[in-house]
Amino acid sequence: MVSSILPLEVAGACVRKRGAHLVGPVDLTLTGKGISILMGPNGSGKTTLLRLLHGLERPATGSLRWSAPATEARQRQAYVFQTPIMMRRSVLDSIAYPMTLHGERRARAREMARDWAERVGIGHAIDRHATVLSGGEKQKLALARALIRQPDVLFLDEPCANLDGRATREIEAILTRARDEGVRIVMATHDMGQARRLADEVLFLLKGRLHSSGPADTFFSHPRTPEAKAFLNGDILE
Ligand SMILES: Nc1ncnc2c1ncn2[C@@H]1O[C@H](COP(=O)(O)OP(=O)(O)OP(=O)(O)O)[C@@H](O)[C@H]1O
Repeated sequence: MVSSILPLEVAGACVRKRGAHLVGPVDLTLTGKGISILMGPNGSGKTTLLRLLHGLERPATGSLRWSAPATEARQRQAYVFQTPIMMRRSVLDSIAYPMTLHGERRARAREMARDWAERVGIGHAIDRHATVLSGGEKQKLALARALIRQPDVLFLDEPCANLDGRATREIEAILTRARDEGVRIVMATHDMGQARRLADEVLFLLKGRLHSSGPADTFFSHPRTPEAKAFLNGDILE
């Protein structure tokens, strides 16, 4: 087993669907630590790029290479959707599920799930049915389920869309703690304030292309291109 599935090398990768060119060609190296935030106007390809990186989309051309065999790379990454899908079981069993799925004993998996429920702030709800949780609680459950197997890389697509300020703050705290514990995070967000709070690196997408990538401080304080400046100004980019 390798010590990390990173770096990921993406070379000339394009996504096409029914003849339409959605994203690419993208060249990107994902390495090191921290939180990369994917930013860009609506339809610029953030979701498609995340799905490509996680293997939910196949590149029509180009390649993605993890520093581990494919099966290991797949098992050591996780993905959190904007609207998490809840299973018809208790909160505790939902969090434990990825562990039992990969062969952990049920009692041990449930013990770990109890810890994770506490860590993400839904310890009070472990016996409830997952489907009756509030939006913020569901997203916390999704995070616990994603983090319980200690992934090297966590992808998230707008995890705080539709959540109130308090739930957003709590989820950001879970993410910064995961980052500090060594999980490499790549996340799409529309929320400029959230990007400023969380980003170590910004990946700025425009029309399906990676327009720029680099340290967040530089992107926000000295955007290098007219397009990045216009985006930060709130201008409409087409
Ligand atoms: N299944 C699909 N079939 C055809 N076109 C698609 C499909 N999914 C997305 N697209 C198109 O691909 C482009 C990129 O979409 P994507 O959802 O990745 O962008 P986004 O930056 O995440 O958008 P938003 O910010 O609105 O969520 C858009 O033009 C979109 O209309």
